[in-house]
Amino acid sequence: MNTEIEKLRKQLPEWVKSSVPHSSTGKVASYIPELAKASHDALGITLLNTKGEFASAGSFQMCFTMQSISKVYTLILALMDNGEDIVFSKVGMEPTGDNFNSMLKLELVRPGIPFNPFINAGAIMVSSLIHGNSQKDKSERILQFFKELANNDNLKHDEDVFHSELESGHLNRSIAYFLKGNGVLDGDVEEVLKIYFCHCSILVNCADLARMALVLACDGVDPLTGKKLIPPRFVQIAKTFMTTCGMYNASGEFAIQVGLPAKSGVSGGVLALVPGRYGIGVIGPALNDKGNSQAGIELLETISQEMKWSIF
Ligand SMILES: NC(=O)CC[C@H](N)C(=O)O
Repeated sequence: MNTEIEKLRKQLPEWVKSSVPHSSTGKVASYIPELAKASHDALGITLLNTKGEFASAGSFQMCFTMQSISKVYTLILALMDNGEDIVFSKVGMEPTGDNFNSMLKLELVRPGIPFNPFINAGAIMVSSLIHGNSQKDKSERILQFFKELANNDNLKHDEDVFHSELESGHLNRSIAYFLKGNGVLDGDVEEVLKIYFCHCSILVNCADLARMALVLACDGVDPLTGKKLIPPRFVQIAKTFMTTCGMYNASGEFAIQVGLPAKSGVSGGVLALVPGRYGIGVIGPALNDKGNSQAGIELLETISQEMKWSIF
């Protein structure tokens, strides 16, 4: 009898092939100029199970920056550094229904704390909560944490993407100054922005994302090393946000069509997990109008429906 991983290995190339054409209606992000260089039609995926068995297909070896996917793990690090009470006095728990870089709701509600940690305003706030002696120290702590989660000592920042966003990130800069002006964000705004841009620029491939997702799928333990990397309560919080806000204002549709906790980024990466079973990393740089990978979402829909993986 074929095991599930054998079935996945057999079917994946076909599923990738049928999802690739969906890229044609998407657009590679260009508001961070360096990201515009990504290959429009690329699509790759890696799935990793708790025994350490991989199934990969397409452009799975491609490297890309984590962008918003990093927000899942900076939230966890901020929770580990500060505890729940402090973090959730600075950022809310509710989806917005707005674009990821929208400022709209910051002015509509008092005291103007960001609605959740996965919109840019919330993630910038979370960056300000990371402990460390200097911006460099804080960014280094984040990178070190990500290396442990990915079990990959070679993770590094993409300096070109970092500098590209540092120069072009006017909207994020305005969000951060708005939060500071409202007395919500503490600390030096430019330093906080550097921490934020820095973790967005961490380079990964699909296998790195799959390993990082597997730790969440296993409640904070890396099943392949037995290391306890995250307290289970913080994994629970992160997975809940992934389900309610992970795909921004397309999270409801994604929950219906795919039904797995997931987080996307503007580089076209998507991290997803099947609780207790799989970590998944996807890359497909062409984005839909909500900022999620067009072909990547299509591929996850196919896999989840074929494998009957929806958690709902
Ligand atoms: N959706 C995203 O991936 C956004 C992250 C990106 N660095 C930004 O702030 O705009």
